[in-house]
Amino acid sequence: MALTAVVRIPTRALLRPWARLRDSALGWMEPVGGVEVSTQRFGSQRVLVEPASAAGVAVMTFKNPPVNSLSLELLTELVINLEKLENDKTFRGVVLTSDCPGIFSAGLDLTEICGRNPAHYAEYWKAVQEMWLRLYLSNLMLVAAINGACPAGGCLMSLTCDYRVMADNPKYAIGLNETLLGIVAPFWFKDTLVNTIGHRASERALQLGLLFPPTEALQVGMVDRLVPEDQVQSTALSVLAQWMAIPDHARQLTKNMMRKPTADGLLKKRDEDIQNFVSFISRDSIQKSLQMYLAKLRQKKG
Ligand SMILES: CCCCCCCCC/C=C/C(=O)SCCNC(=O)CCNC(=O)[C@H](O)C(C)(C)COP(=O)(O)OP(=O)(O)OC[C@H]1O[C@@H](n2cnc3c(N)ncnc32)[C@H](O)[C@@H]1OP(=O)(O)O
Repeated sequence: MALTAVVRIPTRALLRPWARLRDSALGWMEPVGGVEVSTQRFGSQRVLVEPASAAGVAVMTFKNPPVNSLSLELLTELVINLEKLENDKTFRGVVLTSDCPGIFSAGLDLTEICGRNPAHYAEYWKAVQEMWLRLYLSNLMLVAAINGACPAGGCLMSLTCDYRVMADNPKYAIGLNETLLGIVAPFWFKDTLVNTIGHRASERALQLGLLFPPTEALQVGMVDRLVPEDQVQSTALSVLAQWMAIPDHARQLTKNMMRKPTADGLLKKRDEDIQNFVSFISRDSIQKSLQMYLAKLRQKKG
C-alpha cells in the first residue's frame, strides 16, 4: 500500500465538500475522527487527486491501465473530480498527468465505440462532450504533464489545457490521428486544434492523421515545452507557479473570452452532434474499420 502517511487536517478543511464525501462508489476518503485521515490523497478509482506542496495546486493523475483509454467510467470520474476541485476555492491550478508508464492516454476507449448499441454510443458521446466542455472552459489553470504517448482523445484532452509540457522522448507522439482509423475528428476537436496551432497546420495534421514526435510537436506549437522525462511533472508545477502570479479574475475572464465562442459552437448543437456521432459510428463500414484497427492493436503482442 502506497498510502500510509497520517496527516493532520485543519478543521476548516472538513467543511470542504470533497472532504465530507464518504468512501462511496467513487472511493472518496472520509476524514477519521474529525481531525486525522490515513492518507493525503483523494480522488476516485481511476482519477487520483493529490494536493501539491505548493498552496492552491493539485495533481490529477489518470490511472486506467493499461493505456488510460477514456472509458465512460474514466470520463465520469474526471468530470466529477474536476468539479470538486473547482468548487473548493482553495485550488487555483491543476496538473493533469498519467500513472501508466509511457502513455498519457490512448484516447477514446475503442471498446466503447465498437460493437455496442446506439443508446450506448449516445451516452458515451455525451460524456466525451462533457469532458471537453468542462476542461476547455475550466476556471482553473490546467497544465498537461504529457509523460507518454498522446494520440487522438488523449491529445484533445491535453489541448484543453492552458499549457503543455511533454517528455522529450522520441518514442512518444501526440496528435489527432483519427483519419488513420478511418474516422473523422469532429468539428470541436478540429476547432481546439486550430485554436492551438493555426488553420494550415491543423488542415495538414488532421487530413494526414499526423502523430508528431516531441520535437515536431514543439515546432508546430502543439506542446509548449519539452523536458527530460523525469522532469515533466516538476516543470508543469513550476509553470503553474508562474501562472499563479496573475490575478485569477483577470486571467479567468481572458480565458473565457478566448474560448467561449469555440465552446458555444458545440453547446448550441450538442444533441445534433450526438445524433451525427451515433449515425456515423453505427455505419457498418466504420464499425469494420474500427474492428480491424482494434484487431491490429491486439495482434501486436502475438
Ligand atoms: C460526423 C463526425 C462524427 C464523429 C466521428 C467519430 C469521432 C471519434 C473520435 C475518436 C477519437 C479517439 O480518441 S479514437 C482512439 C484513437 N486511439 C489510438 O489510435 C491509440 C491506439 N493505441 C495505441 O496506439 C497504442 O496502444 C499506444 C497508446 C501507443 C500504447 O502502445 P503499447 O504498445 O504500450 O500498448 P498496446 O499493446 O498497443 O495496447 C495495450 C492494450 O490496450 C488496448 N488499447 C490500446 N489503445 C486502446 C484504445 N484507444 N481503446 C481501447 N483499447 C486500447 C490494446 O488493444 C491492448 O489490448 P490487449 O491486447 O487486449 O491487452
